[in-house]
Amino acid sequence: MKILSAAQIRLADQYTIAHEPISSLALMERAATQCTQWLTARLRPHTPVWVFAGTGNNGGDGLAIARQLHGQGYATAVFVLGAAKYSADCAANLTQYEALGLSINYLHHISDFPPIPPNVLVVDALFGSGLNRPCDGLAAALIEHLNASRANIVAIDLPSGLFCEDNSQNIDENIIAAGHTLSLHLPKLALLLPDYQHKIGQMHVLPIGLNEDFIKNQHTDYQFITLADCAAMYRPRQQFGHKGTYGHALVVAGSRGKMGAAVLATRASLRAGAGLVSVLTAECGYTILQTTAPEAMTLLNEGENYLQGKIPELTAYQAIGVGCGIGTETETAMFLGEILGNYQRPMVIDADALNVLATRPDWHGLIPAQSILTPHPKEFSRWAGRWDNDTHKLQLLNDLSKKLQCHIVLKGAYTAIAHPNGQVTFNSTGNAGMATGGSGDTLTGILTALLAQGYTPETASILGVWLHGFAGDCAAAHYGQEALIASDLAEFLGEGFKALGKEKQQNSLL
Ligand SMILES: NC(=O)C1=CN([C@@H]2O[C@H](COP(=O)(O)OP(=O)(O)OC[C@H]3O[C@@H](n4cnc5c(N)ncnc54)[C@H](O)[C@@H]3O)[C@@H](O)[C@H]2O)[C@@H](O)CC1
Ligand SMILES: [K+]
Repeated sequence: MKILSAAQIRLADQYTIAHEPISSLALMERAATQCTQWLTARLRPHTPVWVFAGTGNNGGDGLAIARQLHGQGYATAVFVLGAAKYSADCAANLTQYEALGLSINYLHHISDFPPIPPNVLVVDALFGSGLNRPCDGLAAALIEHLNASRANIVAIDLPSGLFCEDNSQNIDENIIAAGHTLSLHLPKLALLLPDYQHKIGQMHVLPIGLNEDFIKNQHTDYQFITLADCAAMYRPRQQFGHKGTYGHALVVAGSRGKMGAAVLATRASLRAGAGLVSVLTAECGYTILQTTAPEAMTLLNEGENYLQGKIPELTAYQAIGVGCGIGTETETAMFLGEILGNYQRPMVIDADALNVLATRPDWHGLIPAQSILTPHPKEFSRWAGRWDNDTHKLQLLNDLSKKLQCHIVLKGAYTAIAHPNGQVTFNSTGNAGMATGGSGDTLTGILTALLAQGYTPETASILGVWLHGFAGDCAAAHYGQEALIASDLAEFLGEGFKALGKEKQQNSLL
């Protein structure tokens, strides 16, 4: 799914109106209907709904929602920013609301603001994608007033005051703090970045029937990855496939006290479909790996507690995943350097391997092009330095990806994957239960297995991140987010593959 800019969304809106064809007012009604349905599926019958509307089409959406909710028996009240001029569709909706004999409260001054009882649901329809400067004056005061209340707030399209893309110059207090944001048709870039998550709450994308052909032809550097996107990339097992067909993955992981990282990565590689999995670990991990992952082959290393010394022959492996729990001892760093110097295929680089490499810029040239690096934000900052805001961070992410010609997976909510061609993919799966030790080791195992199976590094990075999050969602549904532990993720990977297979089959029915 594409992530378009505010300007492109406006064009998609205009194109849909001209080519469906549909009047702009009917399109607004369609958007409002989606929002109303989302609300009525969750609203208690007696919850009063107070809609705060601005002067543009976001306000028009809010007014249409209020009218529709009123029609379904909800107690609605409408408050509109007083202005000399309203957009045509906003004005039409003001008229329609009043035609029902309902009154509209115009807000001209702070003294017009109503006290907000905690039991009302506030619908924030002050500003959407048409915001053209940070909020100030009466609008900013109203936003502060609403934020100070204890009422639940649902934002239409965007929390009012938030720009679709760059919020580096925005003013935190002048942005609505919503519990839920109903993004119309497509997600917006700002809704996927961490800086303003406290303003966005949970994001929901509601389809409003914008023209898909038009959207398909729009260029964007940002994608939001969905089940349908992943199903198109997924290659089901072949009937005559054998273990050689699905590649041999090598997991280089573990040290004394961190052998669990090697186990998690290895088990994830096995569950993610590699034909063969070998694990190279320190001597002290031999029995542990043979016991906990009997399907994998364990290679011996001369290091008792951590990897060191001579590296094995690497040509047999279609992919290597290196770094989970290996530590940063000097000998291990040299061992890593040897692996990098003797392997030319794209590999997966994680955790301690990233930490070692962050201190060895002179080795960056050894990283095979198209490799997948999987830092969490702290590891990324060791490479890229500090960032001032999300816009800056995205720039640093793109710069590093281009410089190394690698795919950089920046882990977190809506994990962002920067590709060397300048594209950034945001993940749609996963949950906060996955913020637990060992989750990243599992991802490394999955990515290594996908590379071993012959997926291109770009596809492997996207599919692997999506599968990891999907498994996490299944595990959270089963155990609850708090009780989720990293080893659950590999156990639920099969659900992800099954979902991909089902989606693919549905799309290819004769
Ligand atoms: N594009 C689409 O696909 C659709 C958009 N719709 C709605 O239309 C919205 C966009 O509508 P508009 O383009 O009319 O813009 P908005 O309603 O987001 O707000 C812009 C209005 O506020 C004024 N304004 C902008 N920044 C301001 C500020 N800081 N302080 C005070 N006033 C400010 C503008 O001059 C304009 O009048 C979307 O967010 C969505 O809610 C829907 O009606 C249906 C379809
Ligand atoms: K809004």
